[in-house]
Amino acid sequence: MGLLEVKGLTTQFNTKDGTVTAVDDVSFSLEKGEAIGLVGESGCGKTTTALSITNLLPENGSVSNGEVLLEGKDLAGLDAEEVRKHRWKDISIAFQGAMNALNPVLKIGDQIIEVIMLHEKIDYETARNRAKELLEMVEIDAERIDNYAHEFSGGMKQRVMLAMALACRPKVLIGDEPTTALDVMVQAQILDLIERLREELDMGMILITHDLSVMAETCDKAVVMYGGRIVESGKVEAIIQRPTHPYTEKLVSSFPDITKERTMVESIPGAPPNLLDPPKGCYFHPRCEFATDICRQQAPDLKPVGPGHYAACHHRGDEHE
Ligand SMILES: Nc1ncnc2c1ncn2[C@@H]1O[C@H](COP(=O)(O)OP(=O)(O)OP(=O)(O)O)[C@@H](O)[C@H]1O
Repeated sequence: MGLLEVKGLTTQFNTKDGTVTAVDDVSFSLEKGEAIGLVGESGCGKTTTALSITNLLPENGSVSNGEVLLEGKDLAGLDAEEVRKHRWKDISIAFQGAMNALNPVLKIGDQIIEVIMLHEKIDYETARNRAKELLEMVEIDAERIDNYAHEFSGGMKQRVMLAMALACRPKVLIGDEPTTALDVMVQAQILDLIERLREELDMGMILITHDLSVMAETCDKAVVMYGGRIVESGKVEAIIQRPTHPYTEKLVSSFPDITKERTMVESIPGAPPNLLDPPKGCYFHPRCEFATDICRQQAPDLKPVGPGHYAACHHRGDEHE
């Protein structure tokens, strides 16, 4: 049994123009201590996947199908109160630019203490000591516990948010572009820190990023999404060295030096599908140089293309069947 198993997850949004299926039959499994990277261009459903797992969808969104099992327990079946208990404690999420979510009028320590005391029956002093330990863990001097957010740099605020996300020792940490708003040097430091803490705390991690070099440095497995569907999944090395789906090939080749570049230097021609009116068949076919009739008619299933490596393309992978 995996730590977190996502099975056939399908999430829809109701909009004034119709229904959008933002996550379409997504399945993956995360083991203890493992890091999975969810990658793809903007709008492919990465954030919606994370919000579905954590039951944080906005009002017009709902999970219409599938299961999210944490240690075998279905989170989708829980009521709001139970879900609140799971948040922070079992699955915690650190958002893009989350540092701006710190409350400017509360001392940072009190914000961390609040999260701890909301979930654990411990007194203020014990929680304060824990908050100090957490600050040290993210390499901030514990003496700064009574400082306010404006007294910290962007990178340090992101560390505080990380301390908060880790306050209740979650089993799974979801990072949604946790370093995107930071400059390259600070980004690297925070990624190293996340990596170290993941190992120390033996957490599972889902890292959402549009940046393949961030994923390559931090993750064991990769799940590539396009138009809400998984188009490829496997070990990170296999995805980077032997991308198989034409979309992943383009994504990988748009990062010419995976070890150095941190921005997508060459964008993929064309645009992701409009999910209000997606194309028939494979969603990538309008942008794919290999597309044939079957691609325009029929959505491909994920097929094995190597050990633990799957791709959803009509023209790839038959030799492994
Ligand atoms: N509240 C909402 N109402 C309607 N549609 C939404 C809502 N939130 C997201 N969507 C749609 O769901 C799809 C997936 O969006 P999502 O934010 O999950 O993608 P993403 O890959 O995380 O992109 P980004 O990197 O830009 O955050 C998009 O087509 C988006 O327009």
